[in-house]
Parts: sequence; C-alpha cells; structure tokens
Amino acid sequence: MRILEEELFPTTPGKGKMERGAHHNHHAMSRQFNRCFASTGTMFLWALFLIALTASYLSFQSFVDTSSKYFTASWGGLHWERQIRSSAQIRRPDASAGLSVLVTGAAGFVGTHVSLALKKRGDGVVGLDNFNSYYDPSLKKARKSLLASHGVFVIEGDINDARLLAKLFDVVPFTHVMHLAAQAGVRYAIENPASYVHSNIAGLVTLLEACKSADPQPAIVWASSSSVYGLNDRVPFSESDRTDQPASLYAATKKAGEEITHTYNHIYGLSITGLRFFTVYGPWGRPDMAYFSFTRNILQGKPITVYRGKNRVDLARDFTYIDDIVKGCLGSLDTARKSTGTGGKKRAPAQYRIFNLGNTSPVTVPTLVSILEKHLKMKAKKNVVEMPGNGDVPFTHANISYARTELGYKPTTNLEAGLKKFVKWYLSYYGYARGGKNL
Ligand SMILES: O=C(O)[C@H]1O[C@H](OP(=O)(O)OP(=O)(O)OC[C@H]2O[C@@H](n3ccc(=O)[nH]c3=O)[C@H](O)[C@@H]2O)[C@H](O)[C@@H](O)[C@@H]1O
Repeated sequence: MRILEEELFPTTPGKGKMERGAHHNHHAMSRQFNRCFASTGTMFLWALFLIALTASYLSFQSFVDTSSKYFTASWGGLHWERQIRSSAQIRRPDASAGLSVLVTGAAGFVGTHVSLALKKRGDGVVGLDNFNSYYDPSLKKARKSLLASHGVFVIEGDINDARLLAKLFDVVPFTHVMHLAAQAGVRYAIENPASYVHSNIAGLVTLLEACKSADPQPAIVWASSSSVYGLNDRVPFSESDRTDQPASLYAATKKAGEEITHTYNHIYGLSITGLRFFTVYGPWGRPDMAYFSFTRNILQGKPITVYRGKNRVDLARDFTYIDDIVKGCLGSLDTARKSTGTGGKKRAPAQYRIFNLGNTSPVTVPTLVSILEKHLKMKAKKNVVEMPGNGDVPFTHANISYARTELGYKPTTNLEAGLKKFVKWYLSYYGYARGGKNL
C-alpha cells in the first residue's frame, strides 16, 4: 500500500527515486542477514524480527514524511487569511475592471513573471506553489521574495490539496485562475513518470473540481505545451493540426489536460483557455532547460551536450521570450469570458479556446549555443551526440495567427536580444565568478 502510494505520488519528483534506493538497500541487508545466520534457526528468527522492526520503522518514517510534505498544514488562521485578502485586493482606479487571479505555480518561471505583470497593473494576485525540488528550490524561494516585495503573497501548498483550494475560494471570490503549476520538462518523464501524473493529471482535476464548485466560478487560463504537436510535421504548427502523436509522457499529460479541461467546460460551464507555450526562456528561467544549463556549463568551463537529429540534421526550437509570453497570458485573461455554471450545473455553453504562443521563427540548437558564446564571450566545449529517443521532437514552429487575431499577441523579442537579457540576469543573480554558485 505504502509503496504504491509513493510510486504514484512522490512528494517531490526526486524523492520517489531515493526511497526506491533505500528499499533496495533494505533488501540487500536482509540477504546478508540471511546468509550469516541461516545455520541456526533461532538466529534466523531473530534476524526476521529485526528486519520487521526496521521495515515498520521505515514505513512509519515515510508516512510521517509524506503526509507532512504533501499538504503542509502551514496554512489557515486569521493572519494567513488577511495576507491572502490583501494580496488579492484590486488596486485599479476602476476596481470593477480589475481581475482577482489565483496563480498556481507562482514561484515558477512563467508564474513569477505573470504574477508581477498582473500586480503591476493593479490586479489582485494570490500565488500557490509546492516548491518541489525538481530544480533548485532556492531559486523558487528567491522568486517568492521578489513577489513578496511587490505585494504578491505565495502560499506553499499543492494543487492536489482539495481542502486548501476550497478554503482559498472561500476567502477570495477569484475572477480568474492562471494555472501554471505543472511537472515540466520533456526528458525527465523517463526518470519520474509518476510526478507528471501527480501534477499534470491528478492536480489538474483537483483544481478543476475546486473551480467548478466555486461560486462564482472563475475563468481558467492554463499552460499546455508545444510538445502536444509531437511528431506532427506540418509546418508551422496550427491549433487545428493533429495532436494525437505525443513523443513523451510529458506531452501526453499536457494533451490529456486539454481533453480534461474540455470535459469540465462541457459539463460544468467552466471558461477555459489553453496556451501552448513554445520553449519559453528568459531571466528567472528554469535551470533544467538547455539555454540555462548551457550558460552555466560554459561559464564553469564544463562541456555541454548538443543533441542532433537523424541524418545529422540540427534540432530547432521556436524559442519564445518570457515578456512575449506574459503578454499572451494577460491577453488571454482579459479576453476570457465568464464561466457559466453555478452549483455544479452549466447554465449556458462556455468559452473553450486553445492558442499557440510561440515566436514563429525557429532557431537551431547550435545557433542558440553560438549566441550564448557571443554574449558570454566564452567558447563552449561541445559534445555533439545523436538525439536519444527519450521524448524530444526534432523541431517546433508556431503559427500564431489565431492568437494575434483574438489576443493581439505579437512577439517582439528575437533569440539574440532575449538571450542578452537572460545572460545579464544570470550574471547578476549568480555572480560574475564563472557562474558563481553551483546549482
Ligand atoms: O515548448 C514546450 O512546450 C516545452 O519547451 C521546453 O522543452 P524543450 O523545447 O525540449 O526545451 P529544452 O529542454 O530547453 O531543449 C531545447 C533544445 O535543446 C536540446 N538539448 C537539450 C538539452 C541538452 O543537454 N542538449 C540539447 O541539445 C533539446 O533536444 C531541444 O532541441 C520545456 O522544457 C518544456 O517544459 C516545454 O513544455
């Protein structure tokens, strides 16, 4: 029971692995015990007793660990509610025109930028983030501090915590939910598939249940992914192209999210806007992404691995700068129509939209590297290897005409200019001494 639960719901993505390791050790230990004492029956029984004792201790430990880390009981109380109300307060001249937004994944890369942009124009923002350790949580804490200094409060909690969500909607009648909490990363799904199910499927459903029951129901804008196009080779990718050939579990969970949100739209009248982001990059970005880890390795004099496609074809991505993405997110929130349900019943058909948010000009990975070399004034040590079959797609290229018409979305930052801003941030954040701290 315990093991199954851990397998399905690792508290943080890395944790499942560690505990599996401990389990193997435990088996190895018991094998050794058996070998030593098999000669005498009494000793054997003692060994069994000791093993049982160890096992029950371990399971108790992990039970305590799991329950406390999942749903940290660090929320609730009058002070907490006051912080939330103040963070959610609309400070626009015409308050009735303002939004009050719950941003999930607020300590994440896109979440931080969107929260700041909303707050700066006077909207109310409350953040939610589980601060898991998929990548360095201290970067997430730093983003949280940045948000706090702008009056955005980020709650430490998981979107799977239905009680917390219900409480939040009780305290604030959110007009919108910007749902950005997810297990990101394409290749990591091979290592920790359960984490994708936990956040991108189970977490999404828990969140939608809370939104469906909230009164008033919020409109939902959420992050899908360019990876849903999978092996599609019609260029550029349009929203109407097929998305039933995902190349990674990550892509499959995002595609599932599009279908799941559709059912909540259909049954309960939730207003839904799904955004297919194309390889978003920029200051305060994600350390697991190529542009970020390449920068770190180049500065530290370490080699980088550059993947190449079949027949020595370079991989390419429609890299999109964060500020452009933020404009697309705000445009989506501003044009989202109200949800139409109450008390779990739909009153009328509700809006359901899906948009590509890309840059429309793909750049190859070797070009990405040479732009970084130029900005960093250092040469990369490149290992070029054939793309392993672990979820990558050869290229992405967005058609953004639908977002342009409906949202006024118009990206203005090319990769060269965007990476310049990223490198500037990176050096100021981590220090000039060859990338500063290790990540
Ligand atoms: O567009 C998206 O939807 C996705 O964009 C990125 O995924 P990806 O495009 O794979 O971004 P990176 O992991 O930064 O990789 C960019 C390119 O660099 C390549 N790469 C990556 C890592 C590496 O060590 N070497 C290398 O050549 C990859 O094959 C890929 O072609 C994000 O990581 C996903 O979370 C997001 O959903």
